[in-house]
Amino acid sequence: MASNRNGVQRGSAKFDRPLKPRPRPSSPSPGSALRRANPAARNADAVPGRVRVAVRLRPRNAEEMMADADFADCVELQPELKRLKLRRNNWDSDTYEFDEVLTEFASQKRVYEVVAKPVVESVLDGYNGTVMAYGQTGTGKTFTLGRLGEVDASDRGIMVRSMEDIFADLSPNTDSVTVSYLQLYMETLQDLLNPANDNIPIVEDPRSGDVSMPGATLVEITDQHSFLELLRVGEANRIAANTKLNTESSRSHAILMVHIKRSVLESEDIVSSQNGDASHLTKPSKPLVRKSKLVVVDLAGSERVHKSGVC
Ligand SMILES: Nc1ncnc2c1ncn2[C@@H]1O[C@H](COP(=O)(O)OP(=O)(O)OP(=O)(O)O)[C@@H](O)[C@H]1O
Repeated sequence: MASNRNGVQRGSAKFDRPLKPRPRPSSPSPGSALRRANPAARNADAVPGRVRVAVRLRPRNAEEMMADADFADCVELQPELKRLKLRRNNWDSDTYEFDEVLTEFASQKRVYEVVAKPVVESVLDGYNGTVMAYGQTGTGKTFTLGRLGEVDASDRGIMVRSMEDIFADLSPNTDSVTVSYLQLYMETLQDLLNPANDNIPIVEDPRSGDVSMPGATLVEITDQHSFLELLRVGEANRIAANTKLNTESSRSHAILMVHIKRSVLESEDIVSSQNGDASHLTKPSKPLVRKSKLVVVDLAGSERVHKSGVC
């Protein structure tokens, strides 16, 4: 799972707000290799913390319990060291370092708080941010991101919790939230809110670098109830579209885009000059609209990427 606080506004220095650099890793133990799971952080001195990578191990499912499968045979989590060890055999292993290591006991709330909440807070401050889930089919990407928590509220995933925090922070009278929900399959972008719209172009503004998808449905959302309804519609359309195409959801990327417009007041210092004497006048506030975007991506099952042509 990776999160990025400023990935969308490429080339825009004003959106660069690095997180605090983390201490450098200690030396790996003899006989093991220590690898960073976050290649962007290798050059940590240049852009510390722009991309953070967390790993989450899901609990064993019923089938794995029946088979008495033991994850510990191949994977060992060291959350306090933020490391994951993959065993090749009894005497050889590879160690990977992450920004966060979440065990099978980590709740949805904890995962949201360490992975996505900092990104959502940045988005509310006017930055663009992305949260992506990557992993093989059945590893828990959709569970982590897309769970609605209708039966058990503690199951709510990152999408639902993010929107709760967004609504809690926005002012309904002056701010607005619009949402689009798309699916990328075989380089074709489909609108999950209007399935007939199944060949949406991706356009990049050559000057600003802004990427837009003209024609994608944008729904203004005013409360959590309508957001949940939108997710339900999107998920139903995703299943229907994949049934029609004879594919599985794990072969496509699902992309939720939340556009936020906030009204902010910017105060100004005005210096006036009368009879040659400069004087400061009162600071009137002028209203500005600040736009930012949260993108949540449920990536295709990583083992399908090459087979399905989704990249
Ligand atoms: N942390 C978890 N706790 C309990 N159950 C989980 C957890 N993570 C995943 N599961 C369960 O594991 C199964 C597979 O999860 P999920 O569908 O989220 O995987 P996925 O990675 O999105 O797969 P795909 O790529 O095929 O869409 C589901 O039944 C889900 O409820």
